Amino acid sequence: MSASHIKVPAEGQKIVAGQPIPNHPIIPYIEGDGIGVDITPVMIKVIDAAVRKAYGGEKKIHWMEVYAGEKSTRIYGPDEWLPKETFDALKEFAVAIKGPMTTPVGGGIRSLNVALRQELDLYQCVRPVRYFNGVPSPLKDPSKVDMVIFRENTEDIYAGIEWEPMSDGAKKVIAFLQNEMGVKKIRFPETSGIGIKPVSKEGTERLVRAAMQYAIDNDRASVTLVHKGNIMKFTEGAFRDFGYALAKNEFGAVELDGGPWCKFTNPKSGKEIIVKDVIADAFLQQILLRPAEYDVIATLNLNGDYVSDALAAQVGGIGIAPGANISDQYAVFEATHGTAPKYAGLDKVNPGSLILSAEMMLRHLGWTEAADLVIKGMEAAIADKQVTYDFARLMEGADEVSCSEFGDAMIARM
Ligand SMILES: NC(=O)C1=CN([C@@H]2O[C@H](COP(=O)(O)OP(=O)(O)OC[C@H]3O[C@@H](n4cnc5c(N)ncnc54)[C@H](OP(=O)(O)O)[C@@H]3O)[C@@H](O)[C@H]2O)C=CC1
Ligand SMILES: O=C(O)CCC(=O)C(=O)O
Ligand SMILES: [Mg+2]
Repeated sequence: MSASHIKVPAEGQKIVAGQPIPNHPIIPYIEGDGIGVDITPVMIKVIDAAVRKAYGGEKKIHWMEVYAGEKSTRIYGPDEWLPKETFDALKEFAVAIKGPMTTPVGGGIRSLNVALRQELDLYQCVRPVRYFNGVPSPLKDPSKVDMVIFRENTEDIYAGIEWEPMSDGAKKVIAFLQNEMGVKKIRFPETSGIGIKPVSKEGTERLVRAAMQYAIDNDRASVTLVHKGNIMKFTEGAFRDFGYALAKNEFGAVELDGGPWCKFTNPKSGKEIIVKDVIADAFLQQILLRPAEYDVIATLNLNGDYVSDALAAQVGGIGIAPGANISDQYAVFEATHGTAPKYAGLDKVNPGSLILSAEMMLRHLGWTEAADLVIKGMEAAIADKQVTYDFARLMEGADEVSCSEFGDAMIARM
């Protein structure tokens, strides 16, 4: 067993699910690979400043570094990508934040991000997409984009159940499909890789339930189920059908004009919430042409991955796209983007995604005053055109600042 490398802060308390949030919580963080080394310290500095400004010394986060990814292999040993003590800490301390982690294409290790989501059963990937005034955008009116993506985070083809082309495993699965299931549609069986796409009733229901509850709590106008159910009938189509059934059975939705769209009354605001669905390819063009028609989005894992980056691009790119991975017990906040390796260590990229992910974390803790200060700092820095390269290259008259200078610009404007 490897030695322990996590240093628990001497001060601060654990967050325990179901109990009030302590004023001095210990929050584990994973620095992340690639640009993690740039954005994570800036995020910590900005969040500490917001918390200090909002609460004086009354509340304070005690950060605790835990290790995963490339840094972990340097500290624990060459094959230790996700040490057990990291998992244990994420469970024990309940709320955490992470930088991005590299996943090689083709061979090599499977995604550590996906492994974390599956191991901790972080079944909701929540990615809000909103416009900040002044951010460069390819849309005529980006202020119409205001959506919150609920991406199923544990199932689908994304779970990584697959066999390499021509491997014994692929041959065995293909033989089973052909001989025992009567499958004749595998065009080149000798050389095919094979992947499995599990989509369950429980998995769909808990995700759609969370999206509907979010719509109720935040007075949103609609929940859209995004799927490719015309083609993948029993996985993506089942997602749609389970979703509509849940809306009717648990939220009392009734069909509109013979269905399948339906509506129910928000028990908190008394307003109507429409539950609708759209096929994924059509959705990708409609979010460009008629973004105002979409609000809360519930979708499967792979669709959610694509939709997250596409929607982020409409409001300035993945440099300011935040996210959270949430289960009924744990939460791990993380940016939508990856490790952007060519920028690693250059103090260049936009730390906005990770900072806004931390802002979501502050709201999750109920620290809304500090969260509001983070938004204030970001809005003001962008309004003053103090922006990183990604915005500066598209904005007239911008002052290009570094990653760390952007953090300082935010702090100065809180
Ligand atoms: N949750 C996670 O940990 C995730 C991990 N990954 C992993 O990251 C690695 C790299 O993936 P890749 O597909 O290149 O995607 P990335 O998101 O890492 O980068 C793609 C491009 O997005 C832009 N970008 C990303 N982050 C920022 C930022 N903070 N500020 C400004 N611009 C940014 C850059 O654009 P430009 O070149 O135009 O400047 C960059 O080249 C892969 O191994 C992948 O698996 C990917 C997504 C999520
Ligand atoms: O795990 C990875 O490497 C990529 C994950 C990803 O793109 C995402 O979750 O948006
Ligand atoms: Mg992605």
